[in-house]
Amino acid sequence: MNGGGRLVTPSLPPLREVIARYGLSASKALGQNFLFDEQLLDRIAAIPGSLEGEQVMEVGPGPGGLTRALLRTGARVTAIEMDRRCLPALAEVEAAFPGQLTVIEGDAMKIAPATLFDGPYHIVANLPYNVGTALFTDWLSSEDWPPQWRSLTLMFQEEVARRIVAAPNTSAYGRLPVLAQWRSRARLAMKVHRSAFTPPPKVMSAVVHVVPDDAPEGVSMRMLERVTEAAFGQRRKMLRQSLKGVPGALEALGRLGIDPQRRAETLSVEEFVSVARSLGQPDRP
Ligand SMILES: C[S@@+](CC[C@H](N)C(=O)[O-])C[C@H]1O[C@@H](n2cnc3c(N)ncnc32)[C@H](O)[C@@H]1O
Repeated sequence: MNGGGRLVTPSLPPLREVIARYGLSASKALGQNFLFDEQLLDRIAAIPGSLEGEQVMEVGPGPGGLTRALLRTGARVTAIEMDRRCLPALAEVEAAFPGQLTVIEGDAMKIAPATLFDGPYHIVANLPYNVGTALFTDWLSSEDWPPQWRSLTLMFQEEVARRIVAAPNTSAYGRLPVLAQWRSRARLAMKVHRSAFTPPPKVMSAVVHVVPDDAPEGVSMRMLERVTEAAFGQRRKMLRQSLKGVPGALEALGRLGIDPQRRAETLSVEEFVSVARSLGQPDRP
């Protein structure tokens, strides 16, 4: 930012021109649906709050639309892109924001973010659909809590976004919302119409914003995963059936006064946490 607080935007060619110049036809296999609307991109980049001077990891910058918006906030961005066709366009962005952007060519599924940053960082991404949930699950499964990341601001298919923030007693509730909510706060920050993308995907999208919360005391992440996997693996069954294979789980329900005739989707996140706490550490990884 300059002294008056106005955003300084170095002149770069419009994104559509960049796409044409570098022949960046969208690859379905790489989940490429690009955003060109700079105002929309600025609104997404504003969701985490002020990023001035903050470190940000972006997955899949593509031609660099969201990257530009993040750089305009004054963030220092490390962007991981798998499609080498995008690298010349990203080099232009790097030159326009000297010292602010590092581009890494590679597969985000194979790069541990902790190896890229010394201190805290934010993750902001318009995720490729095919790997979005796997990356999200990975970031939420950090053994250390609070994790090194300070916030996640992520575009998903709307149906996935709604699952992440889902409440009990809804069909969207399941393992993913428990994972996203047991030690984080997750909210649906913005809906994005399919027509905003080039090419437009078949379904609507939404941005989810997640910030770490205090982790409940004495709860093993692996045990919570085991319980939710068993419970939602047979979500139509009563807990006394679905949790039969988890040693000690039925006794834990008894100790906690949770009716074993209930089904998984009626348990609150706090109740799942209590069951996992009561079971202690799993024997094996
Ligand atoms: C939905 S597009 C978003 C592009 C750009 N950020 C935008 O908002 O217009 C997803 C991007 O992720 C890239 N990508 C796909 N799989 C990836 C992976 N495993 N690691 C890193 N980037 C990946 C694609 O090449 C593409 O550029």
